[in-house]
Amino acid sequence: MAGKLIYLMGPSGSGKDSLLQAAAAPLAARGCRIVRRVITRSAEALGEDAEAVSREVFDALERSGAFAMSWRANGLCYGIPRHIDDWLAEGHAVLLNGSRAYLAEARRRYPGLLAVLLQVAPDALRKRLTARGRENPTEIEARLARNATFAEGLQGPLRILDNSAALTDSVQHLLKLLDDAGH
Ligand SMILES: Nc1ncnc2c1ncn2[C@@H]1O[C@H](COP(=O)(O)OP(=O)(O)OP(=O)(O)O)[C@@H](O)[C@H]1O
Ligand SMILES: O=P(O)(O)OC[C@H]1O[C@H](OP(=O)(O)O)[C@H](O)[C@@H]1O
Repeated sequence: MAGKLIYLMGPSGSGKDSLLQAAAAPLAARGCRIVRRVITRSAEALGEDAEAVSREVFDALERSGAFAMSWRANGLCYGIPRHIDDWLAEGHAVLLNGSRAYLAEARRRYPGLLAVLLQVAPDALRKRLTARGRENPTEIEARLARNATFAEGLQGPLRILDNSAALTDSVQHLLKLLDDAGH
């Protein structure tokens, strides 16, 4: 039976990568695969377990059909390797860090996907982005401005996960959410 695609989204700084890292062991224990993205960000600045590539390499990979999904945002290119389709065919749940702007296209390609929106209190976002220090102040303001453009809401069914409190709480909530959805 085909596995479920779980599409985790949320504002930059809401804690998507932190949650995926913190939940890695319990997710692996239940056979859920976490996607390692391909990103045109320098290896030093990745901040997540991803493959850093140049723009030229990304474009070549995309042209050759290496990605199941790909998008551009924040001045970067993001690719989801094609092998997620093998994992899904094998029956694994597959969890990825997705883009809100790409959600409609992701749903078109994977109609049964489970969309999960990570949220935090608005004033926490700026604090978290600043404390993380991966982007400079101008880039942080651009990310906060981008977040504001999604205030109108996203289309289609969505599960909300709050990450305003401790990360360990969010891990438990994520596992419960997957249990409830049958994964
Ligand atoms: N529950 C939490 N409590 C306190 N700090 C947190 C929590 N979750 C994440 N953080 C911190 O917030 C910052 C942003 O988290 P993270 O990089 O995981 O966000 P993200 O959603 O993946 O952002 P981006 O989309 O920009 O990559 C990090 O410095 C992280 O340590
Ligand atoms: O703003 P939206 O469209 O939700 O997301 C755009 C992109 O930004 C984030 O990546 P990162 O912050 O560069 O790691 C998301 O993971 C996504 O890939």
